[in-house]
Amino acid sequence: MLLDGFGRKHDYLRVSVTERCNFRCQYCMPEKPFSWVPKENLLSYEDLFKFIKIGIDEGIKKVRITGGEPLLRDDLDYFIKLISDYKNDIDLALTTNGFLLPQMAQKLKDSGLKRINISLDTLNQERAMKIAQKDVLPTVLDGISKAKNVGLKIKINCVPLKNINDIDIIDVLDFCKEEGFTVRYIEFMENSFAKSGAKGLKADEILNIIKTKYPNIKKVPRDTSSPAQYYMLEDGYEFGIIEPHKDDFCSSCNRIRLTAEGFLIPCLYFEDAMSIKDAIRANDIEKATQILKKVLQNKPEKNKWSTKDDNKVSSRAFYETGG
Ligand SMILES: Nc1nc2c(ncn2[C@@H]2O[C@H](COP(=O)(O)OP(=O)(O)OP(=O)(O)O)[C@@H](O)[C@H]2O)c(=O)[nH]1
Ligand SMILES: C[S@@+](CC[C@H](N)C(=O)[O-])C[C@H]1O[C@@H](n2cnc3c(N)ncnc32)[C@H](O)[C@@H]1O
Ligand code: SF4
Ligand code: SF4
Repeated sequence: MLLDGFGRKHDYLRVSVTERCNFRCQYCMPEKPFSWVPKENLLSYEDLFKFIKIGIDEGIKKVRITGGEPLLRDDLDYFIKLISDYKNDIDLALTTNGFLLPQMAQKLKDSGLKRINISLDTLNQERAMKIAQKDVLPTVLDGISKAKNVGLKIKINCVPLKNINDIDIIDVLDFCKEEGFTVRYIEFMENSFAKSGAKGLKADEILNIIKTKYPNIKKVPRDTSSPAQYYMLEDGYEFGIIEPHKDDFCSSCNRIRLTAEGFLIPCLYFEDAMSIKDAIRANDIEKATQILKKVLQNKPEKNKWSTKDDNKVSSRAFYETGG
C-alpha cells in the first residue's frame, strides 16, 4: 500500500505522456512554449509502463493518462493496451481536448480504455476559437459523439472565464444533461503561463449563474476522494465544481503525478519533484520504488492556495503536470 507522511492512501496515478498540444487555450498554453522537452528526454511507453506496474503492484487502482494533449503522442492505444492487459480491472481513464477523438475513439475503446474526460468550454464556435485559438468546436463535438457511440464513459471539464465563456455555463450544462454526461466546472487556476488578464469564475459565481435557470440545487454529500463538489438539480442530474483554491479535499488526497519526462510530482501546486527516469531506464525497479516512497513521504499536507491571499500564481504549467 502506498501511504504518504500523513497516512493518506494513494491509489490514483496520473501520467502525462506529452506536454505538447494542438490547442493554445488561454488558461493553459496561450503561446507555444519557447522550447519543448527534447524527444530523447521523454520516457518511452515501455519505461512509463515499468513505473505504472510498480504503482499497480503497490496498490494503484486508477490510472489517468493526460498531457499536454495525450492523443498527439503516436500509438497511445498501444500504451493503453499494455496497462489494460497487465490489470484489466484498473480504472483506466484519459483526459483530452477531444480534437483527435473522431479517428481515435474506437481504437481507444478497443485497447481497454474505460473512461474519458473531455474539455468543452463552450458550445459557441467563435468563443471556442477564441479560447483555443483555433477553430476546434465542430471536430471536438464529433469526437465527443464518437466516444459516446463506442461506449466510453464521458465526463466534461469546463473552465469558465470572465467575459469569455461565462455566458455558456448553462448551455454546457444542458448539453451534458441531455447527452447523459457529467459536467465539472473548474475554477481557473492562476498560473504564470496563462494569458495575462485571464480571470476565472469562483464556485459561488458559477452556482449563481446556474441558479438563474435551476433555482433548486442541492449539495450532494462530499466524496472527499474527488476534488469536485457535486450538486443535484431537481430532476436528479448531478454536476460538479472543482475549487482548486480550497484544500478541503486535500486531507484525503489519493493522487500522485508522473510527467512525460519522468518527474514524480507529489502535489499539483508545489514545485518539488523527483525523477525516476534514470532508475527506470536502468531497470532498477527497487530504486524507482524507493523514489516513489520518498516522494510520498515528503508530500505536503495540502495545497498552498487556501490562504486568504488570492494573488498567488502557480509557476507550474498545467500542460506539464497534466492538470
Ligand atoms: N486542486 C486539485 N485539483 C485537481 C486535482 N486533480 C484534479 N484537479 C483538477 O481537476 C481537473 C480535472 O481533472 P481530470 O483530469 O478530469 O481528472 P479527475 O477529476 O481526477 O477525474 P475523475 O477520475 O473522473 O474524477 C484538473 O485539471 C485539475 O484542475 C488535485 O489533486 N488537486
Ligand atoms: C492540462 S489539460 C490536459 C488534457 C487535455 N489537453 C485537456 O485539455 O483536457 C487537463 C485539464 O486541465 C484543465 N486546465 C488547464 N489549465 C487550467 C487552469 N489554468 N485552471 C484550471 N484548469 C485548467 C483543462 O481544462 C483540462 O480539463
Ligand atoms: S488545456 Fe489541454 S487542450 Fe488546452 S492548451 Fe492545455 S493541454 Fe492543450
Ligand atoms: S492540491 Fe495537492 S494535496 Fe491537495 S488534492 Fe491536489 S494534489 Fe492532493
